[in-house]
Amino acid sequence: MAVYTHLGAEDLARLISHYDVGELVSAKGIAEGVSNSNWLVETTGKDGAGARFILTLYERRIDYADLPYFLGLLDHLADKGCPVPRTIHDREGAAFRMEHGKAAALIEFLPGVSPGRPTATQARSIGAVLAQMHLAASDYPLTRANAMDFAASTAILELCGAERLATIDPGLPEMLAHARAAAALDLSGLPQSQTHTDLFPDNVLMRGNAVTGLIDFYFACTGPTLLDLAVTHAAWCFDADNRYRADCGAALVEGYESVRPLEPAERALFADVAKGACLRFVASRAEDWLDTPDDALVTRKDPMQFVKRWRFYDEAGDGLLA
Ligand SMILES: Nc1ncnc2c1ncn2[C@@H]1O[C@H](COP(=O)(O)OP(=O)(O)O)[C@@H](O)[C@H]1O
Ligand SMILES: N[C@@H](CCOP(=O)(O)O)C(=O)O
Repeated sequence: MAVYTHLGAEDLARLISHYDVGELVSAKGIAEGVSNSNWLVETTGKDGAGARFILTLYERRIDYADLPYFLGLLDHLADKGCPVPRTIHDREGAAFRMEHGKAAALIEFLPGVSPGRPTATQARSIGAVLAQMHLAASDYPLTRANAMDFAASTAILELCGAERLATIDPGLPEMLAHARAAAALDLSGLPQSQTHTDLFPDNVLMRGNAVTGLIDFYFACTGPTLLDLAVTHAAWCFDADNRYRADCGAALVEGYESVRPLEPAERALFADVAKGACLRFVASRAEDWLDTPDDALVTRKDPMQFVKRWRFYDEAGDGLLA
């Protein structure tokens, strides 16, 4: 479930009246997603022909000071032809407003569905769009530090503590040492841009093999583009039993390189960065696992999925992109 805040019909109509999008016709809470409250909003549209939007109320893990970076990045990328939703600005030109004490933004609705079991052809498409996004974002004027970098993952795991991690799975505590090793990597010489860093299939909308939307930019940050490729690889190229899907992995990298070839230093560091990327999700999922009551409505994500994927990258080592 992902509607944490109740907004009544009057609240929604008043909120929408601040935008030049016609009158509110309907608003349905969206079940997918875990972090924010989202509604699919229909209005009469500026011209009366009807229009659809996503209304988001920011609930968790978002510093409102970062909203100009996230929402401005959407507009910058959309201007350059990337498939991302534009932010709808209110009549005063603001990208977000306060509602019930929380920040709210109206975002363009994009068509498409998230692939449940991505094919290699779809992985190729997302690789190409990711590289397109990295090139398009390179002159975005704002920056944001990665609040979930490898040092942060290590700090989260340390705060959980080996004893509590072991209550989730006996294989988890050893990940602490591996997280420290990832945090010691020097990525400063790698190409940088604005990066999504959470490009799981559920954050991508597709029609067939075409990418129609990259969404959920709320972990976006300035940093090595290789980390973004590694996160996407770890999220797209394994089956439900966490077995590596070599066809998807090859297609993803091929799609990426069809737009932006990797540098030798990026190839050399790929497996190490992918291991660090896995540990970032091990850390946030382990923290959520320990913090979420058993009877909570939110479905907890299994940190062990990414321990298994970490093991794959550890074994594959330098050979993966050779
Ligand atoms: N711009 C958009 N166009 C169409 N659907 C969207 C858009 N943004 C979000 N959604 C829908 O809302 C769901 C949750 O959005 P998301 O941003 O991933 O939420 P959360 O941050 O809570 O994970 C998505 O799975 C998708 O179905
Ligand atoms: N993709 C992350 C969780 C982040 O949640 P999101 O719904 O905001 O993408 C994971 O799988 O652990």
